[in-house]
Amino acid sequence: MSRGNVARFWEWGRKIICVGRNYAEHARELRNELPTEPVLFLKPPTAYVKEGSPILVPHYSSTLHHEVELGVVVGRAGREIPQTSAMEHVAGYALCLDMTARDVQDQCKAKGLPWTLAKAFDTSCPVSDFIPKERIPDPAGVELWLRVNSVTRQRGSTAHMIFSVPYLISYISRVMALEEGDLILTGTPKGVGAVHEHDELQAGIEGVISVTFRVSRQAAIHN
Ligand SMILES: O=C([O-])CC(=O)C(=O)O
Ligand SMILES: [Mg+2]
Repeated sequence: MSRGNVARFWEWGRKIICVGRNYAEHARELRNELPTEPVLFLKPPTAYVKEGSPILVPHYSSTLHHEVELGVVVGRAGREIPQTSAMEHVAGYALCLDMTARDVQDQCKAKGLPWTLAKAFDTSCPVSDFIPKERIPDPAGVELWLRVNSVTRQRGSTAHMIFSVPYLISYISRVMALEEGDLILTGTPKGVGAVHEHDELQAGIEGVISVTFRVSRQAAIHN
């Protein structure tokens, strides 16, 4: 069955693979050690949210953090992909937010538990429209930014990633098969912080794309 054009990757129901601690200054601001190999976690495709729909603070969190990230959209499936041909598997990019229930993540870390509740809830992965590969000739040469209520919170160059996009594609594809329509979130630069109900969040890749999202609170669940 055809899933249509990969430019609507968020409708495909594929994996969202996230890389953590890929910028030294962000690892430091959360008092984490610098990784010697990529830190990976997953979000389900139900985490996707597009402009026009709100980002929801999960009912079990009081500290929802923004993390602006470059997303890489996989255009060709592969396993054990060498770094030298990794870019042939990229269809394009997207500006992504890795929304994180930081209070819940801190509890998970303290208990040695997985980050699923902190990272994988509905609306935890706001994404821009698809950006064709040609519009970003070098994924290590773009500037990411994020503003909350018009105040700049994050600004950082992808030149400061610890592990490059080709390295990440190669590394991940040795753990799990990459499929067309998968999305890789490549980690956030420094400046993460809290957002609250009614906040307006704007984020972009300088000169390429920008998105605007509003924050709402998920209704309490009583049953
Ligand atoms: O929650 C974290 O700090 C890890 C992460 O996603 C990132 O560095 O982008
Ligand atoms: Mg992140």
